[in-house]
Amino acid sequence: MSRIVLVAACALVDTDGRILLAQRPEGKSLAGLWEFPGGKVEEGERPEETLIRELDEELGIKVNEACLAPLTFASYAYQDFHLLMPLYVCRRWEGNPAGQEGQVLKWVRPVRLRDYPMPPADEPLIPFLMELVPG
Ligand SMILES: Nc1nc2c([nH]c(=O)n2[C@H]2C[C@H](O)[C@@H](COP(=O)(O)OP(=O)(O)OP(=O)(O)O)O2)c(=O)[nH]1
Ligand SMILES: [Mg+2]
Repeated sequence: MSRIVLVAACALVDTDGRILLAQRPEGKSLAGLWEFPGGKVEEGERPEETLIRELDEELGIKVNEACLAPLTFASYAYQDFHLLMPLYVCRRWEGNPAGQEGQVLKWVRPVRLRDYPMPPADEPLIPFLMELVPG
């Protein structure tokens, strides 16, 4: 039985109904794959606090906790750990998302999400995003 790793992730949705994907940088696990911004929940953090911190660190945007709405979650057995990843939705933030760690960013319509290779844990999340943002 592998350990459970809790990761908080967020689908940022813009006014055109596009979702922000970030490409995982070289050198990290799952490098080159497209993911939802976020990261590991640290000791003593609530997932919402993690997201507010990670969205600032990774994208340079400020998010209010009241603007984070839960959508669904991923539960996936990787080789060395079991990923449990709540996915939040956020439609309001301050600032312009820009990769602070050199990540390439892309705004993608939900119907196009399958064109971007994602970690295997993320694939079951796509239908929920398509339902959230039709068209
Ligand atoms: N952020 C994010 N992580 C994901 C997604 N899908 C997925 O399998 N993961 C995995 C990859 C990693 O094993 C883990 C989160 O790692 P991370 O590298 O983002 O963690 P972090 O931001 O705290 O970065 P680090 O300090 O550990 O380098 O969750 C996703 O859509 N978004
Ligand atoms: Mg991260």
